[in-house]
Amino acid sequence: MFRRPVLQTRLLRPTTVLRTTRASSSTPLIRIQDGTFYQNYPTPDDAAKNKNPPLFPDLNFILPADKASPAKGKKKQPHEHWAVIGTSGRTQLLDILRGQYVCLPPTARSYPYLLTDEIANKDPRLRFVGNAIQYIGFSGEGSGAIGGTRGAYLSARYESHREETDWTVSQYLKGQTSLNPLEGEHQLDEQLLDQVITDLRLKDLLDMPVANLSNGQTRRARIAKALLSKPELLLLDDPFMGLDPATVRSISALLQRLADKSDPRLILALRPQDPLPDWITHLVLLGNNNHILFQGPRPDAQKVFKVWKHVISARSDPLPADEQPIYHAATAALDAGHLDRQLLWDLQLLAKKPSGIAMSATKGGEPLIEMDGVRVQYGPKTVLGNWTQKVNGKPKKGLHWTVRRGQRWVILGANGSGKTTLLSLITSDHPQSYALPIKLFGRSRLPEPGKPGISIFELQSRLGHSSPEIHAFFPRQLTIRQSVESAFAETFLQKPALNYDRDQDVTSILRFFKADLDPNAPTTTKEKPPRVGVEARNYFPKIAHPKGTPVFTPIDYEVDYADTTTFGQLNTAQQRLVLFLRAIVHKPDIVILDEPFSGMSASLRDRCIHFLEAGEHTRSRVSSVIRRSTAKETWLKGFTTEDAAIRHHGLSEDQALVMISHNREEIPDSVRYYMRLPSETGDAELDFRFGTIKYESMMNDPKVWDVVWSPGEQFQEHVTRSWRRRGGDDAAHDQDDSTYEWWSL
Ligand SMILES: Nc1ncnc2c1ncn2[C@@H]1O[C@H](COP(=O)(O)OP(=O)(O)OP(=O)(O)O)[C@@H](O)[C@H]1O
Repeated sequence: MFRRPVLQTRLLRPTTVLRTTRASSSTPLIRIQDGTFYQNYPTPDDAAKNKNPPLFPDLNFILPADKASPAKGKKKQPHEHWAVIGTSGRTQLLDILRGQYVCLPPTARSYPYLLTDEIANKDPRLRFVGNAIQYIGFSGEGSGAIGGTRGAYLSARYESHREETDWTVSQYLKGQTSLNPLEGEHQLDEQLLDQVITDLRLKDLLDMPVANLSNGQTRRARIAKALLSKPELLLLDDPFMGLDPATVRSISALLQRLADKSDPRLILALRPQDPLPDWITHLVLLGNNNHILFQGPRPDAQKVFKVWKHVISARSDPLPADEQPIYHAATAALDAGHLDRQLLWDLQLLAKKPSGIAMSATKGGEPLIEMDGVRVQYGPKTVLGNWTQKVNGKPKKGLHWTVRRGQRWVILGANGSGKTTLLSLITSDHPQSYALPIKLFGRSRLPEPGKPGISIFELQSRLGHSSPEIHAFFPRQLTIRQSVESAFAETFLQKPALNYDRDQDVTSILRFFKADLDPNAPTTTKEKPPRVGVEARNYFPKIAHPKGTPVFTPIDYEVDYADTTTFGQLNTAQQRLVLFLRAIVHKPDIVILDEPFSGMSASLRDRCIHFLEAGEHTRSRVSSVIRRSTAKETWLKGFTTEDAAIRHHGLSEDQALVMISHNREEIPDSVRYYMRLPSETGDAELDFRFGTIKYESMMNDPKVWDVVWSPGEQFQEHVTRSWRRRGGDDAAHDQDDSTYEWWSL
């Protein structure tokens, strides 16, 4: 919109024509000229049925091939490294770049460089777009995403038993993942294989079945596999999602090396709030409803951001002449709804003045989770609890830990440090959880003399759980409502045990998040609800109403979208939202959230954090988000519920929260306890630590975040050993204080 790339005026060549040409420095790898894209071939009644909308109408995009030597006397153009940034539509744009979706006119999209002699001589397979352009997406994964056969049920990942088809990482990388491989199917470049294994730190994992990899390890393996297929262009969708800070740094550095060599060329898709790697030179910025707000060089984007800030602040000082067109385009985009405050918030362009926080760690009530020397081993390998802790002043092996009602914990640690394994012991997805010294709600999993064990069904009703593993296994055919209601069922697909209150709890949640989940929200949220006509009013009871005539609106009026949209039709961020809601709707004693907000835009993430802390209350001081934003951020408010009708008030003092996150922004300020698992961060080794977060600090503060990820002496300098508080009125808390070696951050 603000700047379109200069277009080639030469005649376009359809991709199907297999005649080769000589490459010149101006031969683009991808050329899209005034193309409009559709999910299905458009029909005349699409518009009437509100189906199959055009995606990115009149799109223009050129990716230079760049590698060919420049024509004589011409200077070599610097490489272009693109990032596609947007709240939604990122994946669709990448799909369009790799030849998916119906393109009209069909000749508008072409790949001229793939038809050159250069490619024919290099590897004729690359003339097919599907081989030359590789896509790696990281949504809805788990290790299942990497193609190796994975167990048919959630806990299979934690078993040591191996099937014949449990391919190892090494087999996966070499492409030996079929029982009867065709001979000569793969010509492996051994040198490249070695290089990739070193770059992605996969050496120690080569013999491990892919199904056992942690999320971060899976990510590394998939990037490695894509590099081994030597594509011309690699599209990486959300490449940093779910990676620990050190791995983000190392993968970003690796990507920069690849980008510098242009081997392969790279295009990243990122969320607006993600840090933009330094080496990105060009941006495509996506607005609402599949509109491109900007595409071009990074410095130009900075200028556009500056003008957007000006527009939103409603300042009256005049802009320089060259910024006037950007100003007018921005106001037009705001009017059309392609740009809004929510996107500006996501891009972190709105000024935020967080009001300070002062919150002490809730002492907590009765213990809900107790671990007393937990170690998880697979053969000789210990994946959790391979340390010594001081308990009551004495060194003890394994994990010793108590979580009480009312406490909020975050578990931190590098990829593969055992965080998910730890949570799987609480949820009993891990087979070893029966044998280990673990108590939930004061009882063991197996019966003890005089005390019954806890059945899996009791456990499920008292736990709420959302994780990438559940995401990978969750049935796509359930409607949104059925998905949230499955919190009241024993398995995903069983009939939930509902009653009036539970039904209303689900309805309230669906109403609060309607704008985020209803595909037609932009129109339906503006419609007036149907009213009961005057002639029919006699059939209704006369109810005294403080403001005159009562309004009869069908109870489920706002939420019928949830009965017609399935989980599978939602995008990744919305799916994560549904799983998050499923984990809290039944107000369980323990809420377990494993990377619950990954893939979400900043505004959706903040809305979830607000809901977790303050429920439907829109002005609560309890909410970290209200403190971090201003009253103008209306999307936080959602559907305003009258105080008397509010059903969700946020986590209560009776509930405990245990969460995992790799992003400091995703950790609510109300989280006042942390655990750091021993981790290797590339250049340093971090040891086991846990404790409270001090009265005036919070994990979201970059300084505190740096400390928690710093090794030995550096860590020690900034933390204080928490000691027993004499004269305190809470014996239980004082007891934990002296039982464990806690370090306040
Ligand atoms: N059956 C198994 N045999 C051997 N090692 C295993 C097995 N299952 C898991 N592991 C290893 O246990 C470690 C812990 O995995 P876990 O998924 O708990 O890590 P994580 O901290 O959650 O990582 P991420 O942040 O990447 O999700 C990993 O190094 C993983 O490779």
